Amino acid sequence: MLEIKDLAVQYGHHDPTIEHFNLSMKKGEIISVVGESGSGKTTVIRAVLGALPGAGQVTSGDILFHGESLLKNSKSDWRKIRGSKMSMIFQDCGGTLNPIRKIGSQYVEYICTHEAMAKKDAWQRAVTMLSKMRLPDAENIMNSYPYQLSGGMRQRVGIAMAMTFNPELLLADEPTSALDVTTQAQIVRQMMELRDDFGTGIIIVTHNIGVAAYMADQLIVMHHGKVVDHGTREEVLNNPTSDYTKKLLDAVPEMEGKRYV
Ligand SMILES: Nc1ncnc2c1ncn2[C@@H]1O[C@H](COP(=O)(O)OP(=O)(O)OP(=O)(O)O)[C@@H](O)[C@H]1O
Repeated sequence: MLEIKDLAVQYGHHDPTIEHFNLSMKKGEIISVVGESGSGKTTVIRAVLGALPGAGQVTSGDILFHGESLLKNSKSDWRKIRGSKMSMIFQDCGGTLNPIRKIGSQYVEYICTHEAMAKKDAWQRAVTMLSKMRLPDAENIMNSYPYQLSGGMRQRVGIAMAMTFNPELLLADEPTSALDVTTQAQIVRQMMELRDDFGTGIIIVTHNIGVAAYMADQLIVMHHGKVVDHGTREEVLNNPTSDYTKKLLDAVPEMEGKRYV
């Protein structure tokens, strides 16, 4: 479904932020990209979504979605793809919602910009999606302002919005980092259910090796813009090749001889 081939991205005239990045993703696969802050994780998924900030540009390589290069896309091509074929969620989805507008009006507007639909039907679709994300009393949430919800609820609203058009690919940038551990676990489980229920492929970017390893079919470890380990979860966890990955794994607690990541 998605192929990233020898990708390099550079911001302005600085040295490349990422280099020689490769990835091959099948439908419904979950790929975790893990690494410390500044290692280039966000840059990878922003490049996939054609949304590099500022002077960021792909300087070599290619990104293919169903065999077609995304790098050739016009703005109108991107409008058709974003939201419907691929969506992104962020660390604090609540932060991307307008604080002085109720969730319902923002959600309805989001749906109507993607699909010609009566507002009443869009409202109903939003309520259905919120319920699927197991948000209690979806109507009440639609009538709430973002600040009236907990961080975990806002994050579920963000995921529900991103999933509205059943995209094939969900790009998740530190989706659990702003949440307490219990809520983190719930959101992680819900994302995995999305894959099971809808066949959504997920690329999750995180500095948390535990979350990354728990979710991943494929695990990619980045350090200073380069991939230092890449394989199935078991390959990377059992036979890490780089010192950096070994250090990351050593920092994970062990109990009774078993490592809990
Ligand atoms: N808008 C930008 N303008 C210039 N350089 C940038 C920009 N965004 C990122 N960079 C550069 O790319 C590097 C990697 O950033 P990126 O956000 O991809 O890393 P990250 O691993 O996702 O880190 P974090 O977890 O802190 O977001 C940064 O250290 C910075 O040098």
